[in-house]
Amino acid sequence: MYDPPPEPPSESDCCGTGCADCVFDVYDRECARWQRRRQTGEGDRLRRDLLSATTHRPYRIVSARPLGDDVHAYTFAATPKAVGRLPVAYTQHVHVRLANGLSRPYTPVAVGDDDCSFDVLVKVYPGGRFTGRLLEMNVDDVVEVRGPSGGVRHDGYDSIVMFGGGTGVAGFVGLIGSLLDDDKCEALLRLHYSSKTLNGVLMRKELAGYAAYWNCAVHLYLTRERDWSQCSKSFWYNENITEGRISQDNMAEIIDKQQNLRTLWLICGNDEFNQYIFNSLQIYNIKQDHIQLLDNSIKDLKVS
Ligand SMILES: Cc1cc2nc3c(=O)[nH]c(=O)nc-3n(C[C@H](O)[C@H](O)[C@H](O)COP(=O)(O)OP(=O)(O)OC[C@H]3O[C@@H](n4cnc5c(N)ncnc54)[C@H](O)[C@@H]3O)c2cc1C
Repeated sequence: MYDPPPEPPSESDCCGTGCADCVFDVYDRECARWQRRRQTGEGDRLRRDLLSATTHRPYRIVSARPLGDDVHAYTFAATPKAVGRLPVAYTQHVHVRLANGLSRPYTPVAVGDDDCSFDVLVKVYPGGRFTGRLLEMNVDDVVEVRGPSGGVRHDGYDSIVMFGGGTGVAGFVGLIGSLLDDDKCEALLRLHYSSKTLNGVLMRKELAGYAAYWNCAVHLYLTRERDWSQCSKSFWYNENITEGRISQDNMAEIIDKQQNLRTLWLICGNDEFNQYIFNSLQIYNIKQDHIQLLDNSIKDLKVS
């Protein structure tokens, strides 16, 4: 049985603001892929994807819990309950749309195969139009989701160095977990994670577990921590902690350690963080081909 052709988006699926990855471009791309699958016979498998790149599907809020520093963890599951798969690779994002039509991209940190659910970490901004409304919603309320989009290719590298700022770490948590689960992956994984405070470090336990692996290291940079007494306990967590932001000296040291390794440099934070890390990598002549922003917006960065 053939997998069905991509569903065409409706006019209202397009927000009309000229997105880099407009839903109509996604539709054209998915149609081309579907044609290719049919021609090569790959389409013979029945794929029950519970997400569509072009059409929004209903998802229920299964749980919502605060994590500190204005960040909340949400679990969404396909509704009505369905059997299928969520074709989301880590580092990809999904578009979540509310009843008022407002839509925003979020990066799943975990995907549950059994109940067809996924988790996202959402930072709530003061005056945030989407996050303010999401915060008012309750368990069992329904949103609409389409995707996945974006994502990075990381095969063929000896080492992956990741720079995450705030909730930007979300895309890296799932990626590191999936690479450590993969017996064939021997790449060195280095996460440099900038957070205001130690309490604001997201998924700290998961990251501590990852840092116990021979090929993974986690380095925290705390930009506004006042209570350093609790940091003394950090040895339980296999973390290195530095006070302040990622400095140029830090960057020089990080880059120096990667010499002779084929390294992929991944960045995910706010615009200022992304530009700062990107500039620093450029100073050391890292080729742009080996630098990727998780939201694929590298073309928007200023090249110095
Ligand atoms: C590919 C991609 C993946 C993303 N994944 C995640 C994720 O996993 N978790 C997550 O929390 N967010 C993620 N975001 C950001 C998210 O899509 C929204 O932009 C964010 O939740 C704010 O939406 P809002 O409507 O509440 O704020 P808006 O109403 O759009 O903005 C209100 C104010 O909030 C501040 N603000 C908004 N967004 C940011 C930002 N990113 N950095 C700094 N200040 C900001 C600004 O001051 C702004 O004026 C992602 C964005 C992209 C492009």
